[in-house]
Amino acid sequence: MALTEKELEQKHMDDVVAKIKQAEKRHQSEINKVEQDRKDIMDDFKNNVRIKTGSYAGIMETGLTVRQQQQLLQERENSWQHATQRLEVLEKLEKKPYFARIDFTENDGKQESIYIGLGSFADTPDHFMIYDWRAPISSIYYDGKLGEVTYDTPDGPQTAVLTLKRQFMVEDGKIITLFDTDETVGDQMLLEVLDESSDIKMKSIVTTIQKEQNKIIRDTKSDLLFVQGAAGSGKTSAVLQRVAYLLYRYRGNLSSSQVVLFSPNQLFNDYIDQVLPELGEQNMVQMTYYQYSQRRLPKIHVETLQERFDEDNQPLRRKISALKSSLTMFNATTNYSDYLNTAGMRFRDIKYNGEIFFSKKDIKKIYYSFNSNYNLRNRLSATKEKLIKILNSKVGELAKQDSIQKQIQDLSREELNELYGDEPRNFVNGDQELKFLARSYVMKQLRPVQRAIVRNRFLSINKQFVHFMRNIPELVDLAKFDLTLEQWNDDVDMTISRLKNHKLTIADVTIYLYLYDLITGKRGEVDIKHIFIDEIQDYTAYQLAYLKFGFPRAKFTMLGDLNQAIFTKENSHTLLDELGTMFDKDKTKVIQLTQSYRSTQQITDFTKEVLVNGEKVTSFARKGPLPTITIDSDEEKLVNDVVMQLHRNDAEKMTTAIIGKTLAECEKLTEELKQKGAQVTLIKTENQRLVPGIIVVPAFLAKGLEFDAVIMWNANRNNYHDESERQLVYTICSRAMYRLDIFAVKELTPLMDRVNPELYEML
Ligand SMILES: Nc1ncnc2c1ncn2[C@@H]1O[C@H](COP(=O)(O)OP(=O)(O)OP(=O)(O)O)[C@@H](O)[C@H]1O
Repeated sequence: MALTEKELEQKHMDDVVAKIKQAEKRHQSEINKVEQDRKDIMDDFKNNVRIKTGSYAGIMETGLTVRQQQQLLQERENSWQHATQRLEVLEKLEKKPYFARIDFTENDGKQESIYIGLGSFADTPDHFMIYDWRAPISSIYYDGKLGEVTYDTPDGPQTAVLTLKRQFMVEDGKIITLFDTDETVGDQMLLEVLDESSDIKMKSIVTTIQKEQNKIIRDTKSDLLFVQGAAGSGKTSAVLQRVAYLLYRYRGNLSSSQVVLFSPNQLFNDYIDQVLPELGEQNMVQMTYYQYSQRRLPKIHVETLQERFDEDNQPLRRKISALKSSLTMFNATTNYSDYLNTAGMRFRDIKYNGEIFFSKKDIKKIYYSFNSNYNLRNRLSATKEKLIKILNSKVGELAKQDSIQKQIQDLSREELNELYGDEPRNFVNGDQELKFLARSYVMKQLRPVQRAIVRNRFLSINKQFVHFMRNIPELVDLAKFDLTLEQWNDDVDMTISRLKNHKLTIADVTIYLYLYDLITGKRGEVDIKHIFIDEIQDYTAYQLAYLKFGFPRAKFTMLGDLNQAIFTKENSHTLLDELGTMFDKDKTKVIQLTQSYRSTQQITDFTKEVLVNGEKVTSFARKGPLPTITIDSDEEKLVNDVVMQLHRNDAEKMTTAIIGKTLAECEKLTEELKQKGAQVTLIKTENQRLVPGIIVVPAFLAKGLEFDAVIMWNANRNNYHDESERQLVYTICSRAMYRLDIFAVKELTPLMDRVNPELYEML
């Protein structure tokens, strides 16, 4: 009897798996061999090399042998790493060799059939049994319907005629199902994947990347790739795939340490950190903007997410923030630094033993003695050079003093040895030796002065920052930001008192850092080639301009949802315009993702009605229960209802997050729930880890995360009444994949007034 299509495919898969197993064996024996080699080199070294330090030649000889041995070990280490990485990929392929097959005819009429998997595999050097999903040809699978298709290769675009697209669901080397499809990655496969319940770790989407997402993943031309995507449209997923793609495409020229992802919080970092390893790649550098700025200023406390969230709710603070966050402010900082080239620098005395060694007046004189075509960087280094020169001549003078010579004669042998340092002790005569010792002695005494010069301690960045802030009314038209001079000055006073306590707000800290970089002539991190910024709507134009300055050679990928601007709110819509002025238009690409994959149709339809004039969102045809709204007259009753809902979710084995507005509210609720016997974990700070089970989390920490079921805690008028909170409500509701239950005491938030009552169930 003829074999079915599935049986034929299984036979092929068995064949591939057998070959993979053989390759694994080869790699394993190579690893064993390298490990043995390594051991032999170490043993050989222990047995045969004697450390000779008696003579100069002996030291040299020992040094050379050690170096040789290190080189040998390094070579082994490299091949060990290479073989182990490859083995890891093979082990993954053995379980799931591929997930798709495409048949196509190329221009020359040649018929081809290829299989696509997580990594490539060839049984002989030019016979690929599996193609990596990132190979140029694999693009067809994600992009095209049957018929004529085009794909990019390093040699330019190629065309082909696609005749078959087949998908496999595979478990442990066995094909569970297979479907042939004409869709761009068939809905059926996508539905199956989306129906899986959520996890505390994000998964890769390699088998079901959608056409629009594929554009994001494979873009190599843009300097700025801006992705506006609805909640749950796969921005984060696509971008992680993109990192894997770039690492593959530029293998050898791009390493994971040259890729930096700025993410909204630490919790989110934790959530996504398995995706790249799952794809066989190393994680890129991940940090939050807060960590980035805090790392530069360890002695200053930068305001936390919670503090920022609370503060931004006051109207005047919001206006001040709008100014401080603008490109206008960024340009004002740059202009101010130009002005510093001619006047206005603030300096500090360099002191020694409590006395002024270099006065700020003298330093200033030196600083401005260089001609006008010096920039701040040259001016500073020339000043330092000059100060060191003066210091050296002072050392010379002091060394001649009798008192110093006397002090030297009183030194112990050890102290003298220290003064000789590594210098060979072949002095022409005793006089010269004494001169040498005296110089070393004075130099050692004055080392703090030298250090102060080298470390720019004579700059006064705090005073400079305040000076700049005080001068803002001359540099910027305050009226454009609806601010009076008095309001601005009050804010500067507050900044000063914060600084006295070693504190800065997140808006101030970027200005502070930029100013510091301009003054010290810092060039930025030129090694970094790609910067990814997730949740871009929470960044300010100032911060983005600063990141561009800080990573001058990097290409930027920015992802966000202007509907979810929690911190920057209405300003987020001007962000795109401002970005337009920062990047070359020809090298900017904007991609919009409108399809939401995370949530059921019922949840997406409900949440998008919360928005007014929002960005476009379309729901994905996955069915689930209607969102519910429960309103109780008092909090006690409401907590009881939540507990009941938790039981129901638990019975359906769903992960649940209870999302409240503020941390204080979440703390209170956690206590109440625990008293009623519910087992919940409160997520208080971004540095905590996600845990399985029910969590209670304040909204500003829930960014980017998703859960099977979301309980929105106390969505009442009191908590959410301001228009500016609309986006926050949207973010909370859009975390839900399958169930959304909203609870409120007394009166529901008016922000939900416009939602069509047919889209939810009132309990
Ligand atoms: N092509 C895809 N195939 C399978 N699942 C997908 C695909 N795209 C997105 N998803 C799923 O949809 C969910 C949302 O994706 P993701 O978190 O990347 O969206 P997002 O746009 O970053 O969302 P948000 O802005 O709301 O944080 C995830 O569970 C992800 O696995």
